[in-house]
Amino acid sequence: MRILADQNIPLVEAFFGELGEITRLPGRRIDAAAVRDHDILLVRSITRVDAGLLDGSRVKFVGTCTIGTDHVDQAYLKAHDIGFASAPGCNAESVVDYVLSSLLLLAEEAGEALDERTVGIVGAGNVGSRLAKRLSGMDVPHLICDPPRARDEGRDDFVDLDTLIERCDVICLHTPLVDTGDHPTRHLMDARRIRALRPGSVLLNAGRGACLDNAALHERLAAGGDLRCVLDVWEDEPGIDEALFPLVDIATPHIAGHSLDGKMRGTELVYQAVMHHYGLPVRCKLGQLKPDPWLRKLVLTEWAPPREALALCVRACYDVRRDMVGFERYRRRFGMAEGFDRYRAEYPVRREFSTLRVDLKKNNNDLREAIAGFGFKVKLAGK
Ligand SMILES: NC(=O)C1=CN([C@@H]2O[C@H](COP(=O)(O)OP(=O)(O)OC[C@H]3O[C@@H](n4cnc5c(N)ncnc54)[C@H](O)[C@@H]3O)[C@@H](O)[C@H]2O)C=CC1
Ligand SMILES: O=C(O)C(=O)[C@H](O)COP(=O)(O)O
Repeated sequence: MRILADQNIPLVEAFFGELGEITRLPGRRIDAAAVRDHDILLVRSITRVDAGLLDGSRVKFVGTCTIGTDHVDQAYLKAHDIGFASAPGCNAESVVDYVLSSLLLLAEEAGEALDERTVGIVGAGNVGSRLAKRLSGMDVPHLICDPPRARDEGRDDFVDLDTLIERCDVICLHTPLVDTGDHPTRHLMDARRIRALRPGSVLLNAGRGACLDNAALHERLAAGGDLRCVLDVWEDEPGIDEALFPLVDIATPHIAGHSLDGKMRGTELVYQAVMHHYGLPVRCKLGQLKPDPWLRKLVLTEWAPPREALALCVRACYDVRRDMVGFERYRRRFGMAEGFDRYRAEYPVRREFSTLRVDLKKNNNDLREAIAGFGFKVKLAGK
């Protein structure tokens, strides 16, 4: 078998090597000519998979090592009897780490604690529900808006989006990009809703760029400095709005889910689906391949003040400022679109909070709860 894979998918040789010959290409260079003579195609979110790419090829299976699937024409795959798998939830923890690192930074800049503000989560799937769990662990008040789940599960504890906007100081978007059906999400945050955001509030988008009307956001940010904004995803990536970029407090190039753990999990999930599709045994396991994190343990004494100690753990593991500064450096050097893609292709190793163990020398309950709530492993001295 011949396999064509995006060069930014880790461990492809280790997982798929036994199946045949592997060719690697940058995602934006995967075109119809490159795909034609391959049996299996492995992509990330930047490769549009549709008739234009696959017509006339011998591809029989497409895997995307991502959570999002809006770049794949699944109806086309089904109609042409081409197998398909994505990697649900693979990098959800990574996105939550990104959100918490960002919110912590903005809270510190404002001289506030995280639990002083109510967080609104829009889209409570793999990402949003994990964010809700960690916020609960930290006693941060939060509200959830997820109309499809509210309908399917009969939830009366969820709220609608306008209520969420009215009642929350921090709005986090974690919706997929959906154009059809009862709950489309393209420009879900439209000009009216962006205008309705409370003065001093924070708007964060780590779902898909087009869930938020970027032109309307630009207008609101340009008009006054009362809204703080975190954008990891943008309309028209990688050639994003150059004028919006400097108005955003935390601007990153679609890397919220780019922890090594999340990417490797994505490869493993798609590998399992491929083996299942071809009726082959699943022999390779991520546990055998995963490198140890180079920071495994932090030890805190009983004198550690909770706020500072928590910030230290977050920064030791993943500091969002690294990606803000890194993206800015690449943008200056290569221009917006090339800098956006290059930073992602050369992304530095990042491990999830859950890979760091924090040892506490004394049973300090406030600190233990805060650190465990953020997603770190906690070990108490003597246990
Ligand atoms: N920035 C990044 O690096 C990453 C971005 N993503 C994006 O985040 C999205 C969400 O990821 P998951 O939570 O894993 O997906 P998921 O499919 O598990 O959950 C999505 C949730 O959104 C809800 N939803 C759908 N339409 C909605 C609407 N109109 N209003 C409110 N909620 C709505 C669904 O009911 C579902 O519960 C992905 O589809 C992907 O586009 C995912 C991973 C990394
Ligand atoms: O999993 C998803 O969905 C994502 O958005 C990915 O984290 C994006 O990674 P790339 O496909 O852009 O490398």
